[in-house]
Amino acid sequence: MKLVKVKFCGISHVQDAITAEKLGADFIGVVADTVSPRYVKHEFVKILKNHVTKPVVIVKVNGTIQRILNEGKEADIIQIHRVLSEIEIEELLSSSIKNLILYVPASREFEGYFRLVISRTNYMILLDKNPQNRLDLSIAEKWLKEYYKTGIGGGITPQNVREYLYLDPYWIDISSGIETYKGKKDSSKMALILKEVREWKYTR
Ligand SMILES: O=C(O)c1ccccc1NCC(=O)[C@H](O)[C@H](O)COP(=O)(O)O
Repeated sequence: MKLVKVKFCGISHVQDAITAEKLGADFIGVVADTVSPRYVKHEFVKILKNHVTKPVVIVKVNGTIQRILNEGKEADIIQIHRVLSEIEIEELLSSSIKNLILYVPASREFEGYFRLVISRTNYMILLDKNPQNRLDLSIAEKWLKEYYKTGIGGGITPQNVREYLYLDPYWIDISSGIETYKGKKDSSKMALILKEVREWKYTR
C-alpha cells in the first residue's frame, strides 16, 4: 500500500523546514510571491537547501513564465499557482523545465483547463480552491482518479485530513492548517498530519 506524499507549504523559517523534514514531510514549500502573507525572497530557497535534503518547492503566482523559471531555478520544483493560458503552457513545454506543479482549481468551470493540462503535460497537478475560495471534493475525487500525479490542498487540517485522504490523492498540500500564525508552522500540527497519513495506510 502506497503512502500519500505530504507537502508542507508556506514555510518561512529555516527551523520549521528542518522540523518538517525530521517529522517525515516529502516536500518543503515556500511562497516566493509578494501576494502572500507568507512571502519569502526567492534567495531563501538557497538557504533552505543548506539545511534540508527533501525537495524544496518554490510557489510563484505572478510574473512571466520566463521570470518564474529564472527566479525558481534554485528550487527542486516550481509550483505555478495561477491558471495559465495555452500559450504559457506551450512556453513551459518548450523550456527545459521538468519539475513543475501546476495549480488547477477543483471546480466544474475549470474542467476544460484540467483536460488541457493532463493532455498536454506530465507535470504534477495541485487541485486546490477556486478563485471564489471553494473546492468541490466530488470533482476532485473524479480528477484524482484520472491522472496519478495529482495532489490536493485547500483547507486541510489535522482534523479533516482523512476526508482528503479518502479521495486517494497521490499527494496532499497543507499550509494554513499547520500554522500558529501565517508563516509560522506548529510542529505538533505537522506531526498530527503525518500520523494520520501513516495510519491511513493501515486502515484503508
Ligand atoms: O500560502 C499563501 O499565502 C499563498 C498565496 C498565494 C498563492 C499560494 C499560496 N499558498 C499555496 C499553498 O500554501 C498550498 O500550495 C496550498 O494552497 C494549501 O494551502 P492551505 O489551504 O493554506 O493549506
